[in-house]
Amino acid sequence: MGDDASPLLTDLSKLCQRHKFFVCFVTSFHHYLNNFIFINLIMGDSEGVYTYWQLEDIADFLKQRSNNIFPKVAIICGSGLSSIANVVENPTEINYDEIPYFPKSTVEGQIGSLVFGTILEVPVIVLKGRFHFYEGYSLSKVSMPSRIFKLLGCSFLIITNAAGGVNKKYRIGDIMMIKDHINFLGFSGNNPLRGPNEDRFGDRFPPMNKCYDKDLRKQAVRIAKKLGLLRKLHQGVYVHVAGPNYQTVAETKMLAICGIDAVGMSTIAEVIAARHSGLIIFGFSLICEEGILDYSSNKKEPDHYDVLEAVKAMEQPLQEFVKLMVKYIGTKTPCTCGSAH
Ligand SMILES: O=P(O)(O)O[C@H]1O[C@H](CO)[C@@H](O)[C@H]1O
Ligand code: HPA
Repeated sequence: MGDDASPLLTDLSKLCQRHKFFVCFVTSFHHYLNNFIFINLIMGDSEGVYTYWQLEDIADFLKQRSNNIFPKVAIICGSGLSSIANVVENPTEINYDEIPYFPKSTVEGQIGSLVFGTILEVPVIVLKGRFHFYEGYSLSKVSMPSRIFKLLGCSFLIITNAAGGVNKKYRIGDIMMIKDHINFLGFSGNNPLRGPNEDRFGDRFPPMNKCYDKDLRKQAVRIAKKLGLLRKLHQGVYVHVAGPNYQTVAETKMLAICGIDAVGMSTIAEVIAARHSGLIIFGFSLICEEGILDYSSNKKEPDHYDVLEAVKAMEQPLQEFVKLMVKYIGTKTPCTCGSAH
């Protein structure tokens, strides 16, 4: 500092040099405090809303760790469905707890890691475990992976879940392609897009009438035929209930009256954020229980371990099914998709 600096500044400078560690600590703490106040009070983190720069940080971290895989297709594995990732070639696996700002997977059957690699030469990212509203996460957190997929350059999303059957015709082990959904949480004001719109992802009022791509569903029928799965394949409407409890008999009856075919506690928030970002979606539910629609039913009560067992029994055919779907998607460009119902 020059001679003309004020005595006060000179003293301060000396003090700083003498107490470098203390200064570092105060600066870091100040930085932390600023971020904390910024995120919590201004960006509303009391509701768990991610800022755009946090999402960019996550995406940048993943780009550095992706082993030069630039994924075209993202896959979200539902409960027990993580074995889908076994078909990924040259996998690079990253645990969620290594990734900045990533929540933890707390549910049995959700591994809590993601994999970069290829499936039949198509570059993919596969999430072995998702985040649920009932775990206490905001819908911004639940749907965060969809925005990360967009930032990583993905154009397609294959989203999967374990679900309860509502449609009386559905049996355990059936596959329901999601044709449409009913966002029950949205009716009560819970929507992943609630809050200031992030224009860098999409419009304030995104349409949702073409959520699940028609062409991909048509191709799935062809693939199911080839794999001998046609008898098990359905197309239907999925509903997201908050959970974590399974439905009462009256609730299942009401869902049936509403035209719902399968019920789960996930998927829709991720789909809404993905559509907001322009991703093209193929979704399916693996039916893990048959809906209990009358009080005298002697069907077994729903249980998460039975859910995981039902999924396990279908592990191998589902891997083949997803593999061939990815192969088909590999031949497509986003503009040849996005078709109507
Ligand atoms: O939807 P995924 O994550 O597949 O899991 C389903 O299975 C769990 C209940 O058994 C719930 O988490 C429900 O949503
Ligand atoms: O019956 C169910 N209800 C809600 N979520 C589920 N996930 C698997 N089965 C169910």
